[in-house]
Parts: sequence; structure tokens; C-alpha cells
Amino acid sequence: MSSYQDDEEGVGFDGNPSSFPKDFGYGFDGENDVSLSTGEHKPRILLMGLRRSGKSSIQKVVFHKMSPNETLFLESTNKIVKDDINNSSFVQFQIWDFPGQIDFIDSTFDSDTIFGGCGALVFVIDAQDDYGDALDKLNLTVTKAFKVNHNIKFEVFIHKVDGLGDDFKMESQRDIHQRATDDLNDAGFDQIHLSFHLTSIYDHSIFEAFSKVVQKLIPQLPILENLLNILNTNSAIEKSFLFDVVSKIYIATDSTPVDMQSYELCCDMIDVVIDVSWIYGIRDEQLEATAFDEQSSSLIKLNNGTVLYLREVNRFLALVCILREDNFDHKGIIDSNFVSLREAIQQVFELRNKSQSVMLTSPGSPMTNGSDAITPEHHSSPISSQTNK
Ligand SMILES: Nc1nc2c(ncn2[C@@H]2O[C@H](COP(=O)(O)OP(=O)(O)OP(=O)(O)O)[C@@H](O)[C@H]2O)c(=O)[nH]1
Repeated sequence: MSSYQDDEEGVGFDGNPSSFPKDFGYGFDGENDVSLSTGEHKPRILLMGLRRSGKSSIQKVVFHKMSPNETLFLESTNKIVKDDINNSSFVQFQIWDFPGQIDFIDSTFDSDTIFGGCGALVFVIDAQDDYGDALDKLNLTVTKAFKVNHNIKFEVFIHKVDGLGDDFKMESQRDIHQRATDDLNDAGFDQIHLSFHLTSIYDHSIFEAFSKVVQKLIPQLPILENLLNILNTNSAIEKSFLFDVVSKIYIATDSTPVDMQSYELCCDMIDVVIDVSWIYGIRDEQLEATAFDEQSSSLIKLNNGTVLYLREVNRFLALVCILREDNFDHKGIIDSNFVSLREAIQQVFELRNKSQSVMLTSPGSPMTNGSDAITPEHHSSPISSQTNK
């Protein structure tokens, strides 16, 4: 029988087969460290689904840089595995990977504790398999969780779509969406909203989907989006992403639609910058500083007249912008606006850290998931209204 005991995993994945530097993982950054933010108070993301649907693979690929092929050798999870994602910036949460055979009727399953502190529930469905049973389990899981906690964001990953043709992919998505919502309506839970994502660990879709899940847990998202909009307008940038460098999930972007190709390009750029920094960068062993730091920046010119420009915001966050080469003539203005953006983001961090400290130190006010939203009026735009016209 499976047990549901806790298992705190180390944050670094040791058997890392990819080119990604092993020790470039989540750690603590003195300046921005939110030491008061203990694991128990972080938003929790639950990964659930039937056996072999791909839950552990998703967690390993997105947060531990495991190469997709390596996941073939992952053993079945037989107890809840907790993973602390702690990069001292906006991206702070816990991921709980559940065994596929978890049984809600089992007396050891404490649904109040598990669903009570949960921010998002990701339910993984293997699209290459017959998904009838998965839909039943989805319905059971979601209704059970909703009864305990009305604020959970329910995300359905229609997973392993790499093996499917485009038509079949769309058809599966439509069918799963229809059946899952019909089942909920029939059970009288029409107020539950499910979000659907087509995912695969063999391309960037899993990072994109996880970005959207994580963004919903960041109360400061509207502020960040607004800051990026202002940066774009004043610097003639077409698209900008604020990336969590370690996981390559974007924690914010401007309000223009995200196109998958642009996102993939930016991800590839981050890989290049990190690899080059680690191979050729100078590390200060004593200070344990990484070669990838606030001074890092990179510029890639594509042969279609587009420029990719990366600037470090802090050790964990990078801004990646896409703009037309002609507009890059005004690099000085872009850089100056970037400095203002960085300061603004820093202020958002500081305010969040302060509000977290207050919540954690004041008696009788336990910190809740993402309820410590910082209101936009605290942040007037510091970006100068220079334009490059
Ligand atoms: N083709 C394909 N295979 C995948 C994908 N994601 C995971 N897999 C494979 O699916 C199998 C099961 O993956 P796991 O991550 O162990 O599944 P799990 O849901 O954690 O399984 P349990 O621990 O038993 O609950 C592995 O062989 C993975 O390589 C994907 O996106 N595409």
C-alpha cells in the first residue's frame, strides 16, 4: 500500500545529464532573500493524475533540468514528493508530486491539509492513452478539492501531445474539455472553472503551460505586466518577457499575445547565455558568485532584421526583449529605461518582502496564498517617457 508521508527533496538534481550547469539551481540571494518565507507559507502547486501520466517527468524537466529522454527511467512515485521551488524572487512555491494511485477514501489522505493550502492543482491527462478513467479521476479530484478550498486554480494538462497529429490534438482537447465540463455540470459544480493546456516535455509547451500556472499565483502580476507595457512603449520593443532563469518559465510578459515561436527563441537565448557564462565566465570561488549575475547581458541579431536583447534583472530574473533591428539604434534609451524597470521591480520585491514579514510576525495573521497583493497605486511608473522616435 502506498504511504502519504512527506519527503522533502533536495533542490538540486544530481544526475543532471544536460549541458545546464549542475549547481545553477535555486538558492538564496542575500539581498532579496525572503528568509521568513518558509516552505509552509508558500503557495502550493499539486501535481495529480493517473499513474504514468507524466507528473514526475514534468516536475523534473521544468524544475530540475532533466532531459526529456531521461524521464523514461523514472520510477513510479509511491508517496507524496514535496519540492521547494525557492529562488528568492517572485517564484516561490512548493510542488507536491502525488502518486498516481492515490486514493481519496484512504484514511491517511488528509484532504483538508492538502487542498486547504493549495494555490493550484495541475491535473495531468495522458493524451496518448484512453482518457476515460482519467476524466473520472479528474472529476473526483476537482470536486473533492473544491469542497475544501474554493480558491484553487484548476489546470488540466492534456499531456504527451508530441505523439499526436495536429487534428487529433485539437480533437482530443475539444473532447476532453467538453466531457470534463459536462461531468462537472452534471455533478452540480458548474461554478468550477478548468483551464486546459496542451503539453509535452519534448518541446517548450510544458514551460509555457507552467508559466501560466505560476503567473496565476503571483499577485503582483498586473504591476509587472504594466511595467513591461510601459517599457515596450517607450523603447519601441515588440515583446518582452520577464524570465525566471533557472526554470525558463516567464513570470510576466506585456499584454500583447504570446506567440510560441518568440517564447522558444527567448528560452534558447537564455540557454546560450547561461552555457557561455558558465564555460567562459569568471567565477569568484570565495564569494560563490556565479558567472551569471546582474551585469550579464546578451544581444543576438537574427537574419530577419529582429534583435533579441537580454538583460539581467537579478541573479534569478532576466528580461528578454524582441525588437526590430532599426529600433535598436537607440540602445542608450533602452538601457536607461531598463535601469528604471529594474529599480521598479526591486521595489515590488521589497514591498512584498515587507508585507510578508508583517504577516508572519503579527500574531494571529498566518500568511495565506497570494493574498498579500500589492496594489498598483504603490508603484507609479519610474520609466522615463523618452521615446526613440
Ligand atoms: N511521449 C511522451 N512521454 C512522456 C511525456 N511526459 C512523460 N512521458 C513518459 O511517461 C512515462 C511516465 O512518466 P512519469 O513521470 O513517471 O509518470 P508519473 O505520472 O509520475 O507516474 P507515477 O509516479 O506512477 O504516478 C515516462 O516513461 C516518461 O518518459 C511526454 O510529454 N511525452
